Amino acid sequence: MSSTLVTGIAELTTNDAPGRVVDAAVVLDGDVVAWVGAAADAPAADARVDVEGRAALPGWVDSHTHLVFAGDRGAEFEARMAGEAYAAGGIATTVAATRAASDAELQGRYDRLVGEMLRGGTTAFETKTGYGLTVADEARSARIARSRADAVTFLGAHLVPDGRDADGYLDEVVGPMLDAVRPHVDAIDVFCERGAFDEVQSRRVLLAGRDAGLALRVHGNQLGPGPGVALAVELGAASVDHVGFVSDDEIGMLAGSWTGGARGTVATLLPACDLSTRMPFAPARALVDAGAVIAIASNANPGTSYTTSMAFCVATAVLQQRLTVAEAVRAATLGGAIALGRDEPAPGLPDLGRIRVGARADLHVLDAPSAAHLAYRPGVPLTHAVWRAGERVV
Ligand SMILES: N=CN[C@@H](CCC(=O)O)C(=O)O
Ligand SMILES: [Zn+2]
Repeated sequence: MSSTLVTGIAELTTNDAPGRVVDAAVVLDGDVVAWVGAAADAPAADARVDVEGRAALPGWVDSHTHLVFAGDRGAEFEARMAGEAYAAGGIATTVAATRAASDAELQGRYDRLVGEMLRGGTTAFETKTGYGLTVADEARSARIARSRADAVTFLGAHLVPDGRDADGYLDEVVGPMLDAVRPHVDAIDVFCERGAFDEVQSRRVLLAGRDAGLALRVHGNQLGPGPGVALAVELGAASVDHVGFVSDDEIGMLAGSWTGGARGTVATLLPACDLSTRMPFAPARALVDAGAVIAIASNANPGTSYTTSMAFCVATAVLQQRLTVAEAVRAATLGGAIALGRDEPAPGLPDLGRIRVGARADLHVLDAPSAAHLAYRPGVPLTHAVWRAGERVV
């Protein structure tokens, strides 16, 4: 295993103490970080890369995406921008295209999106099934998802497929479908929303996942107020995502889930989705001020958020949702790692989301002197160099 000294870092965001180091250097050794500190104190390494006064931060950890799909919904998007409301039913369009696609087409499209993410500094990501909705199609999506993702989530409960009744379909989701995807997935998710699954149905899905040893996630409170947040907190879900329509009580529940040293429920903000569906932004400032743990993710999918750009999500969270740059960057890196349960090392798995000794060597260098440029120069591609697990990929 060879080591690389990355030096000339004007500003390093570590998400560890100290949070920000100026004139910094990092040593990457094999797939982990071996040293972090002031450039003047840096040890020797096999190779040296001088980034000449640029800022560096952990690679983005995108904890919510839907990347295994075929088809295009540009026409639906255009109609929405002309005044149509977003409805969960649009998912069926992607389900039909996904079922009709060959394995090679699905894998190829997925690989292209993963390449796009890497080029934008995303070094770790979760992705979900949910565009297959038969036993065979969900198992295929889960298998393809596993080929690239750090975490895979089973979302058989995305929508009741055309021609099925909800409870009969859920019998399949919590039975043979769950059995078929189980070797490939880490978590289970449910779209708990009017037009998708109600509280009773969502609870059934989540309890079945818990019995199968999976982490729990919920798509909740996206299109209106609903039971998603309360259910996620009650069942100890790792995250509840969207959280656009939440009351002060629900914000309190999310914050309270972390008290007393408990591992609570991350509130995942999806700013690009809020924009693309013309929904109100999730109350990021109120969540942070209340003490909730937040993540920022892309929700990359063909219906509500067809972007893989975490930089765009961070800029939006700062400019529109009133997070500070430091809060938004932390939420898009360490926040995502917490949502995925990867913020601490596990046997054979280095932690993600921090630049600290032992963490996975995922480093994102910006073509800018500080991370503030992510919001100060919105829309400008600022990724200069990326290492993922110690390998330079950009
Ligand atoms: N809300 C549910 N699922 C996706 C949208 C899927 C789609 O419209 O294709 C989301 O997170 O926004
Ligand atoms: Zn989603």
